[in-house]
Amino acid sequence: MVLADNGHDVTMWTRRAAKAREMNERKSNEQYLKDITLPDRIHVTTDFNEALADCDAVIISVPTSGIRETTRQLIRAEVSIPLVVHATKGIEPDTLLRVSEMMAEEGLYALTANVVVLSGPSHAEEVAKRQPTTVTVSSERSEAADSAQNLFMNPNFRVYTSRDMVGVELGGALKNVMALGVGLAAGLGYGDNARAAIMTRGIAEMTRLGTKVGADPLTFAGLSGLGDLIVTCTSQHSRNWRAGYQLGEGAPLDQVLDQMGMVVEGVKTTRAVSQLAEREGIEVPITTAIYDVLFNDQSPVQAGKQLMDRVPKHETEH
Ligand SMILES: NC(=O)C1=CN([C@@H]2O[C@H](COP(=O)(O)OP(=O)(O)OC[C@H]3O[C@@H](n4cnc5c(N)ncnc54)[C@H](OP(=O)(O)O)[C@@H]3O)[C@@H](O)[C@H]2O)C=CC1
Ligand SMILES: O=C(CO)COP(=O)(O)O
Repeated sequence: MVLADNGHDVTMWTRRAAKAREMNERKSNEQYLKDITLPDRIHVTTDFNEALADCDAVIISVPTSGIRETTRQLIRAEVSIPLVVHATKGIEPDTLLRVSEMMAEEGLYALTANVVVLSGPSHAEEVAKRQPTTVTVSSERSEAADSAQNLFMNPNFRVYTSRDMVGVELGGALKNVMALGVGLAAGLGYGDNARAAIMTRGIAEMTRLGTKVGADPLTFAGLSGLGDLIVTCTSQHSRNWRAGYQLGEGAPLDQVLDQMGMVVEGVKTTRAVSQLAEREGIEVPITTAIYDVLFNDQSPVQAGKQLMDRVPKHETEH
């Protein structure tokens, strides 16, 4: 919608014909974006090659679990693509790769080195209503980030560039884990103090792990770090927050994920972050507590106690 507002003709690709029909004929998408009228400049197709015909840029915003398959389709299409922007927030379990690294492993960089991440506090529900939103774009090629900035920037959507692609990608992924934690605390009936504690100790944890794998610590104080942490941990738009809330109320994980009907990236990312922290020898107590609730049948109350009972620490020690 941002790109259509900026005067671009947008072809969206979906794998579901019924969804394409709904969006083309009714100009709406009731499952994913209620009560929003899509601009006329958006056309939806199920034909991947049609979506790529004569395109100046490809925006990929499938969940992390769909990145490899989508990248492979892009490569198979054998068309020239000047710019690829992804808006996906996750880390792949087991490989522990960031999204652009997954794309690289699939061979995307042979098609173009202009691969950009777009991330920041940007709930789709508010972007679609053209409410003021700020995000960050980053790429290994600064010219590519500049192109993405020019493409997306408009009076409602302000885009900053960053040179730290590692930090921007990690911030978007790691904050989802913390949003699960804040939701869990809220579901237990805990208040503002617990939320502030998880957010603040959470950004410390995100920064500690992120800098160990090459991110600039300052990036975590920016839009793709603290900014996205705030929006995800304080908004009921957030699927991660809502999933955490329901778990805190006692609902089982399978039921929570089934009922959401949309991706809850933080669940798989919690597994990935635990593995990454173990590999790097970094303490991530909040992630560990959330992991125990998600995958080790730990009760949310016990997980909270596990955090509060840790040995005394100095606030800024590593
Ligand atoms: N929603 C938001 O406000 C924001 C989301 N993000 C990030 O964007 C990514 C996508 O999130 P979001 O759109 O909200 O997720 P949703 O679950 O709301 O929608 C996912 C979309 O991706 C499609 N999809 C999933 N897997 C595949 C696949 N393998 N191939 C093709 N299409 C696929 C789904 O299609 P189908 O319906 O056929 O399953 C659906 O259209 C996530 O990483 C999220 O963290 C980033 C910023 C903001
Ligand atoms: O990343 C988001 C907003 O910036 C969306 O967060 P959720 O996936 O938790 O809804």
